Amino acid sequence: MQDKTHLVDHITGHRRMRRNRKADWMRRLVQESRLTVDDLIWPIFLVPGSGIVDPIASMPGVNRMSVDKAVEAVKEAADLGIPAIATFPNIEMDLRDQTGSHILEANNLLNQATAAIKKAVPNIGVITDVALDPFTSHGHDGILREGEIVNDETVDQVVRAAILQADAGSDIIAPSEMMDGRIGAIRHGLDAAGHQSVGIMSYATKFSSGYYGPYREAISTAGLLKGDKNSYYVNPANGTEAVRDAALDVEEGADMLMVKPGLPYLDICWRLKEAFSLPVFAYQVSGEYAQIKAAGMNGWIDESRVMMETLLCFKRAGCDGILTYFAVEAARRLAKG
Ligand SMILES: NCc1[nH]cc(CCC(=O)O)c1CC(=O)O
Repeated sequence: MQDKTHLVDHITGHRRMRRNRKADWMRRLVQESRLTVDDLIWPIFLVPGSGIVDPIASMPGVNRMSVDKAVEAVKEAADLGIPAIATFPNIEMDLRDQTGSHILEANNLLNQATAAIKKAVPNIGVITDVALDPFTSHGHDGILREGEIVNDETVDQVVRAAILQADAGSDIIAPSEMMDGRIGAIRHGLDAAGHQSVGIMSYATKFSSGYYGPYREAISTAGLLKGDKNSYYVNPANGTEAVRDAALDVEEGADMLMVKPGLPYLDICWRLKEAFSLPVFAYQVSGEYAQIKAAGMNGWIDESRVMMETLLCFKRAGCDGILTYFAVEAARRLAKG
């Protein structure tokens, strides 16, 4: 029996939060969120050629891979239990033009990779983006006419690209170009082409962010892009607008929603999860990855610990999964237990 009364007893009374934290078994028992390998989607970068594994300077540990190497890497990811990948191509400069017309080439790098991956690793999901930025000479996600990204013409092209990607074997179309009406138009186009079972993961709320820098190096659009994407991406200041944008995508037939970037936008993840009965994903983007890597490489943070913490925090914020360049590393760490 304690005979001495501490000042703090008047405040805590019988309420002691630390009772539930006192031992590892107890902490495991009351843990609310968990990260598993089933939560991970791995984005990869593709280049033409064969035998190529080309490191991306601003994303240490991430490479651009030719299709043959990508197939090997994806096999490993599938063996680790990662459910899905997302592909982004670095298209040769002389194939890029004002309208991104090469996205309509049935056998382009992206579609080649999809077909090869689905053939070699049929049990992993392939998610493909239909934004035009890897294919345009100006690095914008849509068709540029007289200084403006034209909405409806871009949507027409995106729908045709989506059908070709589905033809190549893509399981989920993920449109990231934020044009109005794209989800409904893609759904319509896919269905008319007999692709009823191909899903749509909407980049429902994609913010106009500085965190995309290393990605633009990875697909070589950094040097091409003039101006910003503020006329089609969401202003980072706006949460209510983001929810409204997602609501339209839900109405138009999105199967899943995505928030991008991730960590600075956890409030949006939470709001979407509360507002809609759809799976919500976060994209931990290239700049977030680069920050963690850079600090880790300098010995300023424990990189692996911060990686796992950030991924768990997405789960706590209501996400059903995370697109992350850490997917393979995280899956390995989860497998170790
Ligand atoms: N459609 C554009 C696109 N597709 C993927 C990313 C970013 C991914 C990342 O940073 O990891 C972006 C953003 C942009 O360049 O504006």
